[in-house]
Amino acid sequence: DQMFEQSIIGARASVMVYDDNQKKWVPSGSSSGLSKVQIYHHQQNNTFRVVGRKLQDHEVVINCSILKGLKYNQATATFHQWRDSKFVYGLNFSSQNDAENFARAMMHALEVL
Ligand SMILES: CC(=O)N[C@@H](Cc1ccccc1Cl)C(=O)N1CCC[C@]12C=C[C@@H]1CC[C@@H](C(=O)N3CC[C@@H]4C=C[C@H]5[C@H](C)C[C@@H](C(=O)O)N5C(=O)[C@H]43)N1C2=O
Repeated sequence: DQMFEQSIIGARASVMVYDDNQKKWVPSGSSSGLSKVQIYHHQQNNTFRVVGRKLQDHEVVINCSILKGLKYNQATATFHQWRDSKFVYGLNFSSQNDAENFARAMMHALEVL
């Protein structure tokens, strides 16, 4: 229910997942390209999730919960990554500023969970 979910950050990044077989990062979704990546806060049950939609056609390329204890790794100034039970996600931000803003919102979520 969108009504109770507030976006706490929006950033531009290319959303990638790590292909463990090929040992390389591949674009999440049907093609590479920039997405708008947001962190939504569901206020009622105090949950957070990362949702990314391609700028071009709004394809949802990431929709994953942020669980307490998630380790958010800022591998470089513009490439951040984390794991869940199924995937390793990578965000290749279009600017350092977007990366910093997103990381700040992610760390906030992890503090209040
Ligand atoms: C314990 C653990 O899970 N550890 C994870 C990382 C982690 C730590 C703690 C919490 C969670 C996670 Cl997830 C790990 O180490 N993992 C997760 C899977 C892959 C990797 C394993 C090995 C390689 C080695 C090198 C590095 C890598 O992938 N890096 C480096 C930055 C660099 C930046 C950009 C991207 C670019 C978009 C394309 C490509 C390019 O530059 O060509 N590329 C990269 O090469 C990118 N690795 C990893 O991150």
